[in-house]
Amino acid sequence: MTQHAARPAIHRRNRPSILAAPLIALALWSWGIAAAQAAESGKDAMAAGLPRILVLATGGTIAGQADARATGAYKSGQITGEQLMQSVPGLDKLARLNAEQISSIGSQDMNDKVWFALARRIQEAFDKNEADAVVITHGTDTLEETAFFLDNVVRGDKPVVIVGSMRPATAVSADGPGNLYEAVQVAADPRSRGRGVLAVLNDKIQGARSVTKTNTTSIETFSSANDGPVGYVDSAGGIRFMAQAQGLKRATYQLPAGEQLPRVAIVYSHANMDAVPIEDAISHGAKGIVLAGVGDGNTSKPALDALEAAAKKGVIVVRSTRVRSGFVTRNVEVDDDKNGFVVSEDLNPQKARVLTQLLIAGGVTAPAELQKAFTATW
Ligand SMILES: NC(=O)C[C@H](N)C(=O)O
Repeated sequence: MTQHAARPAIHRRNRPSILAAPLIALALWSWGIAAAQAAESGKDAMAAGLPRILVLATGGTIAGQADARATGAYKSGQITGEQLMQSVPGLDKLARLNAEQISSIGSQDMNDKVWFALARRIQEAFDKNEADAVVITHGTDTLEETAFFLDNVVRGDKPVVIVGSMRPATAVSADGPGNLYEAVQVAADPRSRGRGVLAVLNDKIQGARSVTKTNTTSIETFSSANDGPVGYVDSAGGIRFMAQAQGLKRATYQLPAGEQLPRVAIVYSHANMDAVPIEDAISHGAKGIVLAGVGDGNTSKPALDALEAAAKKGVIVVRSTRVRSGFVTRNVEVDDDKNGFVVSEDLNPQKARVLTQLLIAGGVTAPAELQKAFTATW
C-alpha cells in the first residue's frame, strides 16, 4: 500500500498536465522546424559559395532518345536541359545551376539564328552578372563550329564550356551524363577563365580553335590535331590543365546586327576537279569561298583559275585544307599575293568559313587585313 501510495505522488510531480502535452508537442515541432531551417541555411550558405552556372540547352544526341534501348536509331533534342541536369547526380555540389532552352535541334540543323541567340544570351548573363560561367549542351556534328563562333564573339574571360555526347540519353552506356558532369566541373573551376570557349567530352578539355570531330560514332571522337588538348578532367582526378598555349591570338568580333551571317561557301577539292562548284557558289551569291583544298590548300588548274576570277570580282577566297592536321602556308605552290587569296593557317574549312563570315560582316575585305585575322601568333 505504502508503495502503492507513493507512486501517484511521484507521478503527480512528473506527469505533464493535459495542457502541457500539446505545448511540448508544439515545442518539439518548432525545434524541428528550427533545426530544419538551420540545416537548410547551412546548405544555402554552402550553396552560396558555389559558382552560378547558366546551362543553355540546344539539343543534340546528349538530349536524344531512342524508342527502345536495343535499337541504334534515336532522335536528337528530345530531352530538355532541365531534365538533363536532373539526371546527373552531384551537379548541385559543384554549382548553382539554372537551365534555359535555346533550341531543341540536332546540330546538323545548327544555324545563325541559334548562334546569335546563344551569343546574345551569354553576353547578357555575363554583363548583368547573372552567371559566373556558361555550359552549352549541343550536338557533336557542328559543336566545333559553334564553339569557334562563340569564341570569336563573346567578350570577357568567364568560362564558356560546350558539351555533347555520342550516345543518346537512353543508350545502355550513355556518355552524356558523365560529359555534362565534367563540363560543369570545368566551368566551375576558376582556372578555366580566360581560355576562350572550351569543349569538354570524354575526359578531355579542348580549345575552340583546334577541336574537331574525327570519328563518326565513337565516343573518342574529338581531338586537337595541331596542339593537343588544353587539359584533362575526370571526377576522381579533377582537372589538369596543360600549359596554356602561348601567344595564341584571340580576337573578339562584333556580333553583326540581325540574325544572319554573310553567305560563304565551302568548296571541296578532289582529283579531276573542275570549276563548276566554284561557279555555282558565285551564282548563288557567295560573298566568300573557302577551299577545302588537297594537301597544302591546293586544287586543280581549272579550279584555281575560277578562284582567281572570283577574287578579281571581289569574292573573298580563303585556301584551307581537307587534310586534318598541319597549316596552310602562303605562296608555296599557289601565288596568293598575285591572286589576292588568303590562307586559313590551322583553321579547318568549317572554322575558316565562320571567321570569313565574321570578317565580311565586319567590313574587312582587303586580303592583307583578312590574312592578319587568320594568322595566329604561335
Ligand atoms: N552525337 C551527336 O550529337 C550527333 C547529332 N547528329 C548532333 O550533332 O546533334
